[in-house]
Parts: sequence; structure tokens; C-alpha cells
Amino acid sequence: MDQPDRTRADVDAAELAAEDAHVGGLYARLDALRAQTSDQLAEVRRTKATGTHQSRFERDAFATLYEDRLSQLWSVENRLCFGRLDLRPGTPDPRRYVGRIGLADERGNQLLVDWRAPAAQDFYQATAAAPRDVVRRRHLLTAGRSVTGLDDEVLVADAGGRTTGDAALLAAVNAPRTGRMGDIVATIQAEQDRVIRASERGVLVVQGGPGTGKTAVALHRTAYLLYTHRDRLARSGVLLLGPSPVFLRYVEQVLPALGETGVVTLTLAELFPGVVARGSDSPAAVAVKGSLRMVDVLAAAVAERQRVPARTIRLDLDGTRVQLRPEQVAAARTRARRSRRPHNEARVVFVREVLQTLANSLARARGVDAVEERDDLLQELRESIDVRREVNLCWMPLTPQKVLAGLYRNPDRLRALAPDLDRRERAALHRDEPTAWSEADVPLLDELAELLGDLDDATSAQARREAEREEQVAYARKVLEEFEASGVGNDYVSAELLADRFATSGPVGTVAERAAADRTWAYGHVVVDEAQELSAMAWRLVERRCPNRSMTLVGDVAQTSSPAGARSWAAALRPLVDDRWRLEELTVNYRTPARIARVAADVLRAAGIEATPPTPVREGEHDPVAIPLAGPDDVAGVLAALTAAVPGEGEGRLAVIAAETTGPLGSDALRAAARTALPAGTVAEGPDDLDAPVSVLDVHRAKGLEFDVVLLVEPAAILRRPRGANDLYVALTRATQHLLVAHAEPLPAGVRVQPAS
Ligand SMILES: Nc1ncnc2c1ncn2[C@@H]1O[C@H](COP(=O)(O)OP(=O)(O)OP(=O)(O)O)[C@@H](O)[C@H]1O
Repeated sequence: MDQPDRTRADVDAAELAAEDAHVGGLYARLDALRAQTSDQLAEVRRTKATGTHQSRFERDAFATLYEDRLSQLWSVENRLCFGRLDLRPGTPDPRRYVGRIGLADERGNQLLVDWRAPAAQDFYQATAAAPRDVVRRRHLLTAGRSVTGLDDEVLVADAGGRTTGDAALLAAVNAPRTGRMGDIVATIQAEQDRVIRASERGVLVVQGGPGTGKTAVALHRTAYLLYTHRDRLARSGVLLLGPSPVFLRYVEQVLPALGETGVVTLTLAELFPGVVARGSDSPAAVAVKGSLRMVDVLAAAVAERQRVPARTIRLDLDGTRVQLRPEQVAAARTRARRSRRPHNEARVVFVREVLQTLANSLARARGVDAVEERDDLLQELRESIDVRREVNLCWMPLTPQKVLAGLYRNPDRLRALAPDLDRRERAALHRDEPTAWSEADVPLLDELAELLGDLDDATSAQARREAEREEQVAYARKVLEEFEASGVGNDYVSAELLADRFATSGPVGTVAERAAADRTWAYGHVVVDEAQELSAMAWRLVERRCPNRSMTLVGDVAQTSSPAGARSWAAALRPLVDDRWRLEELTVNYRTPARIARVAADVLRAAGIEATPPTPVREGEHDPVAIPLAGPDDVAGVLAALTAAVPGEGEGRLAVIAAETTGPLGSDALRAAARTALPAGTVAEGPDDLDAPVSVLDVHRAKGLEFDVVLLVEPAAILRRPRGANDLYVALTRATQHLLVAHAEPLPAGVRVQPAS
């Protein structure tokens, strides 16, 4: 080795040692903070430990704050610091270390900048073309607490050193997958960072092809918004809506690793408290249930339950006969409807009107003064079972479930109430077992809940929540003063935080629990992943959960598989916000190597779907391979391919993706066969198990997930599904390294994959 190289190597070694020492110092500070917080926690636990129930409650609320702080300090252990920014001399803080959390020394000097802070922004945004004040961006590669490598990007030519900067990113995208999504905080790219830090106001749509990091960006944006608008969002809550429980499990570790817990994560199927939507629908039913035409159908179904009898009703009240004429009921109904209140609340007006009419008749029949005897007459009418029955027949208190089940069960009613639906659509809605609710029913139940009104009035619930909050903050202030007087407490704990804790450690549960259980909860921000799958009716529901319309919607209209999903963002969002939404696009594919991505792009093109597939960040090393099968039930052929492809220990995960769950080459049959053929523990027990080395899934379940190796079974069958080209595109873009295509039928247009030579 010649002299200059040795010098370079010496410099590199010295730099590495210096960074290692610096990072060691950061961990020492982290340890000190953990110890200090543990002490504070122990002290709080000791304080008033023998007090009354109330003082124990105060102490516990205080303690949970320290517990949360401690668990945050523990959650940032892995890759605490991952970068350094060198700025132009003369800039304030010209050398900044960037990490998962902000750290300062005892004197308040900043040691580590939280990746979400404005001071860290240049770490993600600076480019060679627009370096801002950045001279050098350095990625620190770490193992445990040690720095094992440096990857420098020099953004100003005369600063010396190399100009790569890709090593950290390439190491991340090439790493074997674990079955759980990891965070990308060390390697967020500039176009992603712009989305993450975009204003929380209004509706932001993030469109991007497969693997562009939409899910990753949605999660990091959530963490960013919680950091930047902590006060408001910790109280109102953030809702993350994902496409399936398995997907939510796949991403569940990302936010805690970023130090954020307490985000409400739900699927659409879980958005109507009290209903577990496990049923399934035909594509035709999904399409009609998701259509805006259901708004009128549901309104008609409720109006139809506000009835005027065809004939005069005769009532006997303790020997006195009175009549209730249809026109009197009609007048009461008109008044009730004019109140513009939902059905169950307007019913109060209806009942009052009918009873008043009857009281007048009763007074006349008995020859008593209607005004003087009013209270007694009304009382008597209210207690009469006959009166109650007749009033109920005209205007029954209703639940959403009851109205919807009635609609599905009764074809005649459906025909009368839904004249805009054709015969085929009405047949799709008909069900003998109407209460096996499906995901597509949830927006309809929610719509009905709005039309019917809760028994517990939503506005008073809101007012009650606000009053409780004021009380809690005032109380927290007093408690804090007391604790501070006894030497406990620091800058970290504010009255607002403590009040949140009173609210969340009492019997009512955490903000997340309360929000998830309350249909009328107004979230401060809603993030929707795979947003292209939502139907028009689902959008109405989402809007009700987020009246301030502060939303981040991420998705890809080229991947839509739901028959009621979006074909374009403009069309999907028009009923929601007209054209008042912003679009950001992600253009780089971090998942799929170019060799595989080209096949996916060809499939889109062959199907005539207009979309620009994202640009892969790497070429990849393996061409996709075709594996001929002997016929449509050649399970042995699939198993042979699977056995040959199973990754070794620590080499990642494999997914077998089939068109459907049923059939000889469906995911259920293939899973059962694979579990028998491969050693115990190799193949996942069911479609929702993410931890085994091999998963067997239908294409619908594979959405949003990724695997090192994908064995795709019979692409022609996937293409035959409704919106099959979109599904095939999804299936072809799940692999990070290898794609194998097993087929008996001819390969569909665009799937130009050769057998292994
Ligand atoms: N900046 C980045 N650094 C490292 N890895 C990244 C980066 N951005 C995305 N990735 C990785 O790329 C993969 C794809 O990301 P993600 O699942 O968020 O994409 P997506 O756009 O949601 O895809 P799909 O539309 O298929 O669901 C993930 O493994 C993610 O961690």
C-alpha cells in the first residue's frame, strides 16, 4: 500500500475512533438520564405512599409520566445517534449530531438533535444541487453502542473527503427482512422528508408506486406531527387507519421505536364501536355498498320508519274512547322532521305532539279542561300500553344495526327504498344472515348512526369532555405546586401533561382507548394508508372522525383492488373536499430491484393502466425466474420450488402468493401442504402470522407487505380477479431480492420471465 492510502486509512481510523468516543458520550448521557428519571420515579412512588385514595391517584398519575419518559429513553437505545451535519463555518451550531431523541447536558448544551427538530432538517433535505448550509452529511453506521463505519456525503466540493452517501441507504434496503417493518429514520430521503414535515393543515395526498416508502413516510410523519404539535395531538389523538389487522401488526413496532405510543391504529372494519366486522362480501356488494347512492337509500330507510297509519287508530283509555287520525299523526311527523334532529332525537318531538293531540281529545271526551288537567292527562297517556305501542309503530327508536339488517333481509323493502339500484345491485345487497357485518357495512352503519342520533347526545358529550379537561388542568396545577414544594418535579412535567395523565390513568382509560370506543370522537389528525381502497361511503365516515380535515392520505391508485376504491384521487376526494387537497408524489422504489420492477411495469403497460412506475434505487442481482407447473393442481411442483427457495437462518423471509384463498393452488391448500412438507416452525400457521420464515398468502393479504423472496403462483389466475391487473402489479412488487413465478397457464402479457437456465 502506498503512502497516501495509508494516510487516508489513518485519517479514517482516527475519525472513526473520534465518532465512537462521541457516541459513547451520548450513551453515557442517556444512561445518566435513565438513572435520574428512575430516581424521580422512585421518589414519586415514595411520596405520600400512605395517603388517601385521592393522593395515591395523584401520585400514580405523576408516576406514569416518569414511566413513559423512562420507556421513551429505553426505546431509543438502538441507533441512538445515526448522523452528523457539518455546516458552513459561521452558522450557529456548525456541527450537529442527529438522532432519535434530543439530548442536552446538565448545563443545557445540545448534544444530540431530535431528527424531527428544525435543526435536523438539513440532514434530510440538503442535496449537492441545493446544499443549503451543509458542507458534509455523515451517516454513522453502528453496531450496538459502537460506531463501525462512516459514510460521508460531501456537498461542497472543497471540503475534502469522498462524495458517496449511498452506503447507509443501500445497506438498509438490502438488509434481510424480519417480518416487521423497521424505521427509516437514519436514511429518510429528501422527497420523503418534504412529506413528513409538510404542514398538518388540510388534506395531503401522498401518491407513490409500490416500495416508495409511503407507509414508512406515513408513520414517520405521524411521529413528526406528534413531536411538533404535541399539546394538541396528545389530547385529541391521531388515528392511523390501515388496510388489515395483519398490516397493522406488520408496522406496529415503528412508532414505539420512534418513541411514540398512544396513536390509535385501527382498520376500517373496527371503526364502528360495538361491531366486529368479520363477514365478507361479493365484489358486487362491495361496489354498491361503497357507492354514494347509498346515502339516499339509507335516508329513505330511516324516513320509512316514520310512519303515518293508513286508518284511524282507536284507543281505549280507562273506558274513554279516543281516536288518532292519520292527518294528526302526519302533522306530528312534519313537526318532528322540521326539528332537523336525527330520528331518535326527533322522536321526542313526535311523541310530544301526538300525546298533546291525544290529551286534547281525551279532555274533550271526558269534558274536562285540557289546560288545567294537562299533566295528569299526559301522564295517563304515557302509562297506557296501547298508546305506547301505537306511537312506537309510527316512530320506533332505532339502532343502525336494526335498520340495515331490515334493509338487507327484505327484498320488497329494498325495491321500494332503492329505486336507483338495479336488480343485480339489489340482489347483491340481499342477505339472509344480515348481521354478519362486513367491512363495507361499517360506513353504512356509521351513516345510519348519524341519521338516527345517539341516545347519548354527541354535543353534550363534547361539552362534557371540555369541562372535564378544564377541571383536570386546574387540578393538575395544584398538584404540581404541591409536588414541587416537596422537591419532586422538573421542567419535563407540565400541568397539561399531568392533566392528560389524570384523564388517562383513571377508570376512563387512555386517550387512545377512549377515542377508539367513542364514535363521535374528533381526532386531531387522521392518517390513512392504502387510502386508494376506501369507498365513497368510507370517506364520509373518515371525514366525520376528523371534522377539521387535517389528514394525510397515502396510497397508489395503480394498486386499487377494491371494486369501490379510487381510480383517481380527484374523483375520490371531490365529495370530501372538492379540489382543496394537496398532492405530493414519491418517485423512488426502495423495495423492488429494477430487474423485478421492470416486469411489474410491463404488466401495467400491457393492461393499459396509466401510471408511472417508480424508479428502483438498485438494479438487483437476480432475474425473476419462471417455474413451469404440470397443471392447475400441481401442488408438488409448487412445493419443490418452495423447498429450493426457502431462505436460510438470518437470510430473511419468503412469501408464497396465490390468487385466492381457496382452490387446489389457493393459499389455504398450499399452506397446509407446505406445513406438512417443511420442517416444523418453517411455515406460518395462518395468513396473519408474520414471524415464521415462510408465509402463504392470497394476493389481497399480501398488500403493503414485503419479503426477501416471493414465489408467485399462477399469475393468470390473479389477472382474472376484479381489477386483476392491479392485483398482479401488487403481487409482483412484494420482493426485495428474488421473484419466482410458478405457472401452469401461459404467462399473462407483460410477465416476461424465463425459466432458470
Ligand atoms: N429512505 C429509506 N431508507 C431505507 N429504507 C427505505 C426508505 N424508504 C423506504 N424504505 C424501505 O422500502 C420498503 C418499502 O417501503 P413501504 O412499505 O413504506 O413502501 P410503500 O410505498 O408503502 O409500498 P406499497 O405501496 O407496496 O405498500 C420498506 O422496507 C422501507 O423500509
